Amino acid sequence: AELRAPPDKIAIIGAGIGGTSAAYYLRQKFGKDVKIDLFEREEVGGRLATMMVQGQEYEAGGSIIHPLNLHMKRFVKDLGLSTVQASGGLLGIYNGEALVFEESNWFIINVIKLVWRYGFQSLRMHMWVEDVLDKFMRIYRYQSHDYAFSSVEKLLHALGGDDFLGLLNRTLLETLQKAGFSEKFLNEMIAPVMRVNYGQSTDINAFVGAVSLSCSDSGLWAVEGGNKLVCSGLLQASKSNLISGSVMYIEEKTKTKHTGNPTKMYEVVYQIGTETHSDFYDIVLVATPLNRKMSNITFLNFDPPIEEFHQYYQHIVTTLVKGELNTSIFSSRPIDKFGLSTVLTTDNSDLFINSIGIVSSVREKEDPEPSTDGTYVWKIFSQETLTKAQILKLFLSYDYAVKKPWLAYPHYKPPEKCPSIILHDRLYYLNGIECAASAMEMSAIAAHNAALLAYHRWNGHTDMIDQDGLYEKLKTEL
Ligand SMILES: Cc1cc2nc3c(=O)[nH]c(=O)nc-3n(C[C@H](O)[C@H](O)[C@H](O)COP(=O)(O)OP(=O)(O)OC[C@H]3O[C@@H](n4cnc5c(N)ncnc54)[C@H](O)[C@@H]3O)c2cc1C
Ligand SMILES: CC(C)=CCC/C(C)=C/CC/C(C)=C/CSC[C@H](N)C(=O)O
Repeated sequence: AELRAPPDKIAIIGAGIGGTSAAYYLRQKFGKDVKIDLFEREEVGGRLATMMVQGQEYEAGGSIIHPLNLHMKRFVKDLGLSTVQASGGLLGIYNGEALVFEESNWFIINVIKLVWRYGFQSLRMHMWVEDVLDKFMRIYRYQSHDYAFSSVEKLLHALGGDDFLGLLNRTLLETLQKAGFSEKFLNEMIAPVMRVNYGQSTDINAFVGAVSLSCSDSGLWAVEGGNKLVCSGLLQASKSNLISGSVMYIEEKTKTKHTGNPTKMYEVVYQIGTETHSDFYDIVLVATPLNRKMSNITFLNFDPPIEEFHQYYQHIVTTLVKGELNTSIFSSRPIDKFGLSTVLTTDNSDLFINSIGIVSSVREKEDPEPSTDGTYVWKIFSQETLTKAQILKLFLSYDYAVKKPWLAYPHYKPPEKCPSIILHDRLYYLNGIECAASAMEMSAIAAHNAALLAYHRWNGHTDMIDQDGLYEKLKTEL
């Protein structure tokens, strides 16, 4: 197909994994001559951030990556980064009174314990998640053939039809209850996984529920040195220009270009310190959640006006504590026989934590060495900031506690209506995909999709957008 001259300038707002991978894919599609400006008001990496504690760095936000997250895998390979194993150690589940489940070192014992307590529900749950993941994996084939989607709903529909899209409209609880899972299994095995991963209950949508449950698979990994290295690597590889400023307004204006032609462009107004600047762009990608609290970007004078987004993001606090765990809260076993390195919790309003687990620093290749003094670095997720009294309840003694509050991921409340990807002619929004599920890979998928969509719409390739029957069409192609 014929190509129009590439755009002169593209702006991306937000240098998290979404914005930096968008820069990478836009460079691939539009070529070397396009100027790409990437705006970031805080740190490159966004929600992939680390916390420094006594000279060691720990993941504070997005930590674990699934072995089938192929974009993340590809970035790490292309950027020459190394990986570390992200899970290990034994897990227990606490209901506020006792441990209702405790993993053992022996695989066979775990199988027997699970079958004894829940029958074959664990296996059936894995099969359900695998079925969702199988369909989800189709996105990589579509994107490798350059196909793009104009809405999150159309993207999901192309992966698995009405049933797949339906996962957005039902709660995980309803879906698994209908599939015959017991109350006991849902409360003791499923709810704790939703609490640790999304700080929410089984009332989240069934798609994000499946994504969350996929974290129980083996082979989870992270980037050695910190997941945010992927963002700085992509920024560099894309040869984009980082502008450390906060975008305040975007407005469509007519501008006379160097060719002498009046052209519709987007003016991006941003602040660096107390100074206000502005620049004009042919295409703009917004790669940050659009709401007042998180990005505070105003769209001026658009006709029709750009809808206001009010998606509520879940408040979560990450606390890192180096100390000796008060294991007697969870178990009557002597401290040296406790053996668990992660405790998840059931939905119980008396509990002030969602989870607690030993963490390795971003440079440790293996699980932490057994401690000689009984102290480890523990990561705690809680709904609210922990008080000193609460920390003292959890630990016999501690050296330090550091906290980071987040507006972490959407508060899921199915049925979900995802925000538009195309906000205006050449103005695109990536983070609407989080309404289906928030994860690093989801932002990378949204970034690839938006780069392809921007490219095809720029060149008038409508046949590459929202194609029906892609699965059948591409089944036989390599
Ligand atoms: C505690 C926690 C744990 C998580 N764990 C995992 C996990 O284990 N695995 C996983 O896959 N995912 C995990 N996630 C989710 C994952 O981190 C996010 O889905 C992903 O990082 C989102 O990336 P993003 O680039 O879309 O958005 P962000 O990372 O939020 O990037 C947006 C960027 O835009 C910038 N910005 C905002 N407004 C403006 C403005 N006006 N001007 C300029 N810049 C602006 C922000 O500063 C930010 O850097 C976790 C998230 C949290 C918070
Ligand atoms: C997108 C697909 C198919 C899979 C992604 C699975 C995945 C890694 C989801 C992560 C979900 C998430 C928001 C986890 C947060 S907590 C993670 C961890 N337990 C921690 O200790 O930080």
